[in-house]
Amino acid sequence: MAAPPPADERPLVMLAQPLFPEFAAALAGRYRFVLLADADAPAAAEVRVLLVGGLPLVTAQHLGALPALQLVACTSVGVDHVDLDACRSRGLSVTNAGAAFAADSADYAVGLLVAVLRRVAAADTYVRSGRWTADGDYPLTTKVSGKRVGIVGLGNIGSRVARRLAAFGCAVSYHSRSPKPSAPYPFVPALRELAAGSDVLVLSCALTDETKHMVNRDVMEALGKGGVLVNVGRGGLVDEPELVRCLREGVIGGAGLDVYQNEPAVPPELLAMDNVVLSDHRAVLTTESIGGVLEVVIANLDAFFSGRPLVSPVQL
Ligand SMILES: O=CC(=O)O
Repeated sequence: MAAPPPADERPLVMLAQPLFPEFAAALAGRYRFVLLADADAPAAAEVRVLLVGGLPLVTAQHLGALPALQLVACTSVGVDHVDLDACRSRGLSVTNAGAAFAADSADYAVGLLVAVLRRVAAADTYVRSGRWTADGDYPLTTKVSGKRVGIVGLGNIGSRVARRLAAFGCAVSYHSRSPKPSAPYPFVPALRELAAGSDVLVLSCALTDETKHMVNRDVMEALGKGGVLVNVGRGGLVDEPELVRCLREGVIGGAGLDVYQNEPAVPPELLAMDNVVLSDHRAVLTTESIGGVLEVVIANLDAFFSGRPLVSPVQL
């Protein structure tokens, strides 16, 4: 008689949505997966880990359907797509991508800043459309080196933005929930005050109830008419209709935006503005950073299943 197949001892992990194929292939040898949408009652009753790849909404209702759940492991840095109140009240642990995306996101923030101040994208369009030959040089733009840059959120990403811009000779100061004792930059307790003393405001903080729409008209008026807003955090940090109005009215001078309130929708008025540089929520994404996130996810899952401390827990 043939021996029964060996029991599959790989731990069960529920997926909030399908993973990138590279991710799924790398994890398949270690874990069994079940998709949240396809889970039958026994799987939902058994599962202790929900792996959230990308940024799908994870609601209290999703979490409520998983009675044995202990860990929500996210592949992103920001975890505003997960109902954290529900996690807190259930006593669930939440992990994120840690610092795996930080260098790429910081590089990109600096890229947006340079692109807006020096009109890199607009000059590119100018040359491609033949206007250099027809109309002469693109108008002068403003210098990057030496600008006063206010960073909102001096975490893994913001601190790297600060270091990069300090090397450009920029005067960096920052605003965050509390001063960072080891940071060599001035802390500014009020966002409006930071904006008033900055030529460029870079948003690299988490979206929470406290930070939602923190950049409102008042803050943009303080940033002023030559001022530039760079956002690699979340669209919800900014009052987006007000941002569009401020750009249209010249209340601020430009914006570099990687994130939006209702992605993938981008306010149509922005598309026609040459003082605005737009991208599709890709600051964090490089071939290398995806590999780094995979390592963090594996480290968190391994730690969880072997009872060791999690590698990148989010403070709830
Ligand atoms: O925006 C991307 C992330 O939070 O990882």
